[in-house]
Amino acid sequence: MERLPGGRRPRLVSSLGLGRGAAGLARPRPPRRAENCFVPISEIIAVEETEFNKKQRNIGRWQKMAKLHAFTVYYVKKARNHRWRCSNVTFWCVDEHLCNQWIQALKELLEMQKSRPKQLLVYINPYGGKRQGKRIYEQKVAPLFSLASISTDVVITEHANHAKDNLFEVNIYKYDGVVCVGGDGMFSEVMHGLIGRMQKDSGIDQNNPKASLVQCNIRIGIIPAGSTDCICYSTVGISDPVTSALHIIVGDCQPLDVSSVHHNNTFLKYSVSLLGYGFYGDILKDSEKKRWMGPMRYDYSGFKTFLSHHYYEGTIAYQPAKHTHGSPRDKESCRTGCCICKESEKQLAEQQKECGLNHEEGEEEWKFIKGKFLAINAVSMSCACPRSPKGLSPAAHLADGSADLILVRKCSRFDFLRYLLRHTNQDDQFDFPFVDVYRVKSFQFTSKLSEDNESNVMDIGKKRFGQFCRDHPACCCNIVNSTWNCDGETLDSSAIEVRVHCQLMKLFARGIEEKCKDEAAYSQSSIEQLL
Ligand SMILES: Nc1ncnc2c1ncn2[C@@H]1O[C@H](COP(=O)(O)OP(=O)(O)OP(=O)(O)O)[C@@H](O)[C@H]1O
Ligand SMILES: CCCCCCCCCCCCC/C=C/[C@@H](O)[C@H](CO)NC(=O)CCCCC
Ligand SMILES: [Ca+2]
Repeated sequence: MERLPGGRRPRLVSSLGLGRGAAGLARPRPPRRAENCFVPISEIIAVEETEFNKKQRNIGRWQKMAKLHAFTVYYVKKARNHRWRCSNVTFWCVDEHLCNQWIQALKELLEMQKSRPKQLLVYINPYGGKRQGKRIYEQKVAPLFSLASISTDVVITEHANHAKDNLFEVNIYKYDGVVCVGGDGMFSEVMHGLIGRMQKDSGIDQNNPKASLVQCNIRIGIIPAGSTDCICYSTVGISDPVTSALHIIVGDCQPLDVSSVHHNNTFLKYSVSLLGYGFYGDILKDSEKKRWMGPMRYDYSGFKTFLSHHYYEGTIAYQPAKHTHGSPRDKESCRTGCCICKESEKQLAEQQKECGLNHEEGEEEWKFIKGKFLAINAVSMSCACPRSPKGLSPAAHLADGSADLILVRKCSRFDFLRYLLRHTNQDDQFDFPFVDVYRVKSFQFTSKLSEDNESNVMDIGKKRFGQFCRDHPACCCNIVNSTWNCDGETLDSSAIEVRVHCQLMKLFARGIEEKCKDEAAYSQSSIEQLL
């Protein structure tokens, strides 16, 4: 616990006759049982001198004795399910000097929190999700940033790629972070802008699939206002704008793996959540035509895609992630302070010390799988979201330098439904004979169609006319390719080369906190006292 004026411990404040309550609402209270609540300085949002309005207040005997002085401490209150709220406590006393000393001391302690942002660049997508981005920012987030004395430059985007292009033009180095208000697509734009800008400024060619990319130390904050908000949910544990704003204010930092996607030595995209071919690619392609439906479009297209039951043939080559101890079948999930991610961080630091920036990935063992797949999903994180609270791969790690490659082979509609349903309950979604999962550091995919057509390109036009296999009209095998869903955006190429870059970027988050710790320790509503 930090020491405060006169070497006093913070809890002594209450013996000065300090009262508690929302600013302006303090009431005399009957003596209470001794109550304590520990709030680390790192979770104090702001400290402000409080004006006493005697007319509004009835603070009993204190009022008669002397003029009162007060200050209010705003702090993070942890509620259920990883939700954070801004709470406050007002302290008053008769000694003006002592009161000022407290304010001064607390402000100095806050100044010492060096990881907190002071200046942020904010991009708002007014059309993401339910089109509430601007309102959410103005009503829920901006007042908190202002309370925490964070200054902001706000850009309301006018078209797709506005934020990304802007990040190549502005002086990003004057900001402590970039905030995106929107969904996964908006986050993806900001991430591409920041990572792309870092590579450009460092002379790294993004088209080289083997290049060692420069880490981006400017953190990104996500204020969720999209349709899936999977990146926010998987890194914070909830999709809630106030919670995310508070993680930004306290200066949390969560490193994140980023996968680069290439085709024929051409850079296509980065991905942090899902790279999905087949089922999720087809959902996305169909849902793009239904954007006007808002988040509901995914349910509509999901149902349609499920009924169509298309499978696709192709070959996957992958390099197993041997550097990490974890496995996709682990029962333990990645949580705040995860040891597996810390181990990868250490390895990364050693690698950078040894090889510097010129390090290129070595050729290691490749494994090959050929088959007919309903879905090929590669996830760099769990992909937990409100639709699936444990995600596509519950044991995937945020920052271990690997992705989980999930192969769902051709099976009956009924079995596929059983597989999908397991994303919504506690049963193991990998415990099916038609599902395989591997932890990988890189992989490549080539569809059978492109393999065949490489020998005879002229066939493409002919084959595209038939949607289904002409030999077996009822079999659901597809002679056209699916598309890749890359964090909610379609890729132009079906043949891709993917590589995971360990901890390439950082978020204003801390990963998902263990439930037992925060819920037991912080949500005792009767223990409301600070200091
Ligand atoms: N002003 C704008 N007009 C049109 N499109 C925009 C604008 N600003 C951003 N975009 C684009 O909108 C796309 C979708 O936005 P966003 O991710 O915020 O919402 P969403 O698709 O509903 O949510 P999710 O990605 O979580 O499913 C992004 O890819 C982004 O490039
Ligand atoms: C019969 C009931 C079955 C229920 C099954 C539920 C399974 C849900 C799993 C959801 C996985 C989401 C993965 C995240 C992908 C995001 O990068 C992407 C961009 O926001 N969203 C989608 O592609 C949107 C994907 C939408 C999928 C519905
Ligand atoms: Ca990972």
